[in-house]
Amino acid sequence: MRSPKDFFAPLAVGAPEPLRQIPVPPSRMIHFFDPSNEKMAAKVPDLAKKVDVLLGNLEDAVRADRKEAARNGLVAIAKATDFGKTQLWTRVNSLDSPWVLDDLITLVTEIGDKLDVIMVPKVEGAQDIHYVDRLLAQLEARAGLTKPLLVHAILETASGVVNVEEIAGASPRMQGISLGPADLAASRRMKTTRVGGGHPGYLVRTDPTGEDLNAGRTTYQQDLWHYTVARMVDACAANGILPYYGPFGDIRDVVACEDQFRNAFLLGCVGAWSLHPVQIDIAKKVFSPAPEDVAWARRVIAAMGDGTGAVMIDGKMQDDASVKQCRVVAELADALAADDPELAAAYDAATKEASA
Ligand SMILES: CC(=O)SCCNC(=O)CCNC(=O)[C@H](O)C(C)(C)COP(=O)(O)OP(=O)(O)OC[C@H]1O[C@@H](n2cnc3c(N)ncnc32)[C@H](O)[C@@H]1OP(=O)(O)O
Ligand SMILES: CC(=O)C(=O)O
Ligand SMILES: [Mg+2]
Repeated sequence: MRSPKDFFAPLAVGAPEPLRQIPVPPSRMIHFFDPSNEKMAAKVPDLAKKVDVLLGNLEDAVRADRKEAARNGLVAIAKATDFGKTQLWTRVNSLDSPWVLDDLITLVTEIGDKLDVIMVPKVEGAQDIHYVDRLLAQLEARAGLTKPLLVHAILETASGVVNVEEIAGASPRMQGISLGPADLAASRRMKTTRVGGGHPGYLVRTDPTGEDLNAGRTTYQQDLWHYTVARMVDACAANGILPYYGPFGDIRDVVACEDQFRNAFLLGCVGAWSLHPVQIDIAKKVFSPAPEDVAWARRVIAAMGDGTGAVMIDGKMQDDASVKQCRVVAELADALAADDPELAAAYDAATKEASA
């Protein structure tokens, strides 16, 4: 481990200074595309206008014989596209694969100035982040980059979950962590066969009401991911980085996708992955605070003055702790509204209505 005094020192001569604060532009949806898929690649310029993050995926879901095409495709797309304020991320192949070294060397050298974040899959512990950290510093120095690349880890191994706190704090490059429910389920030897979401067999049942053990007993499906998401959120918040829910694989089930995303939003996540265009608007809706919540938050903040003491609003006690929660919601809303006139108008209309 580096000493705290060295933590923000560049790891290679000539590499850019690490950032002291992780930037927090909107990242409600990380939209995945396969850069070797011509149909998806053709949609990138239009998608760039409607998503917060575009991610060129090189890892799972890209066939082994398309890995090079995906890497080269991403280079070509990055060079040819004006992404505006939309961030460009990539997911490189896993550290035990034969492709990751060429992924990192090629991408940092060719398009390091266009990439914001490098997502690293199957992270098991701080050692994986340290490896990538040093390599990126060497490549940044060689490419003459002036802005450091940030690193995002996928939480998708049992070891990764055990070590999530040290992963979150392993480097000043750490931007965030996403839940990877599919690989995590396999790593834990869970008996599911899905990509994220719930399972009807994972439930609790009300007590029996008589002799018949089957009669009148309601069951409630439980959330398979609650423990891991909550742990990830704490690890991220404690280290000043951002937590995300990952993929929801049942593309057709837009209803349950919205539920899964909302659970993550309420627990503290800032965004989720969109695997298909139909999931983009779901993530945008869920990870933008609802206008009525923003109106309420603004009302509490106004009523609380300097933020100390206690007041009653509509029968509910407000004090220093509730105004802090309201600030989280109101500040997120302001940040999103700054670049979205439609959202700004919806927030202002709800605020006006609530104070009328
Ligand atoms: C566990 C994990 O690692 S999750 C992360 C890895 N997985 C991924 O990245 C998957 C990304 N998504 C996909 O590969 C695809 O969306 C699939 C395979 C799920 C479905 O693809 P399709 O069967 O083509 O879906 P569908 O027919 O509904 O697509 C409609 C259109 O949207 C396009 N499209 C589908 N997904 C995407 C996408 N992610 N980005 C851009 N365009 C897309 C299709 O090419 C198609 O285009 P067309 O109208 O010009 O023909
Ligand atoms: C997100 C991912 O890679 C997984 O669920 O395995
Ligand atoms: Mg995975």
